[in-house]
Amino acid sequence: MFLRTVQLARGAGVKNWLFVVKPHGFPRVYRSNSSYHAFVEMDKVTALRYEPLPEDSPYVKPFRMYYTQNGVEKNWDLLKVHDSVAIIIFNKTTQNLLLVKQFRPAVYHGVISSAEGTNPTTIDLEKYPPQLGITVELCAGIVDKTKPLIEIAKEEILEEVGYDVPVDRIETVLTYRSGVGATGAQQTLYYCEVTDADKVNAGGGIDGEIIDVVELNLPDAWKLLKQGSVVSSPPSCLLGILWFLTNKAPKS
Ligand SMILES: O=c1ccn([C@@H]2O[C@H](COP(=O)(O)OP(=O)(O)O[C@H]3O[C@H](CO)[C@@H](O)[C@H](O)[C@H]3O)[C@@H](O)[C@H]2O)c(=O)[nH]1
Repeated sequence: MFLRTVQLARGAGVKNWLFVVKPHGFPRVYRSNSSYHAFVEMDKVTALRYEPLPEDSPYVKPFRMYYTQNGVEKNWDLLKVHDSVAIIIFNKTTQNLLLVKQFRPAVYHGVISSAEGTNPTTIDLEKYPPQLGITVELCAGIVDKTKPLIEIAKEEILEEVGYDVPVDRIETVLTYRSGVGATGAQQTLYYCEVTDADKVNAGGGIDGEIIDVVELNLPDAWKLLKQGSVVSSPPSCLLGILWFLTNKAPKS
């Protein structure tokens, strides 16, 4: 079940590094063209604790909505979060989908709270290793600036995956509301084909983000749909892969 990283350098001075990660039943090859990236360990998570949400959180605003429906007074507890974009990326050179892997605090918390109840006072990192919070998902980003959504999608492709593509190569796929119980946030899904010639940096995120680029071949993409929960992929990722396999994947 746990992710293990083995680094396989392809010789000094060679730009590409290959490293193999083997979560249970889901071996994968990751590529990065930066040695920095190959040595960052996203599961080195320590000093973990919970505190109440500060009122000035730039990411999450909780509140209660009161309303009357069909004559009955009701209320609903809500979280305002940013809308987002997500991009299905297919590398035509390698014929692989490009996904991203990262530590997700909310997923880690979900795993612990399912087992121990909400917000236990101490968190046993031996019993619950941080690898449990690592996901494989689409390249994605929050809409926290006033820019066309497609421009934000372009920026995320560059920052997280390292490919520089013009917006006219990014196709709008679907818009939907995720988190209908608590957030009602909108996500816009895009599709983009890249080639190795579009690669300009290693990706990996900005501002301290630790993100690995994952190349997923098409047989493994089918497998991921069947075993999604094994690697904690969110519904947007599973939907994106399904859309790709249905609408775009090479027929052979
Ligand atoms: O409480 C928080 C929340 C966010 N951040 C920062 O904000 C960044 C946001 O990253 P970005 O890449 O813009 O968005 P994602 O975290 O990838 O999340 C997007 O992609 C997910 C997968 O599709 C969706 O579930 C989310 O709703 C959507 O916002 C994070 O990396 C952090 O640097 C924090 O520091 N603290």
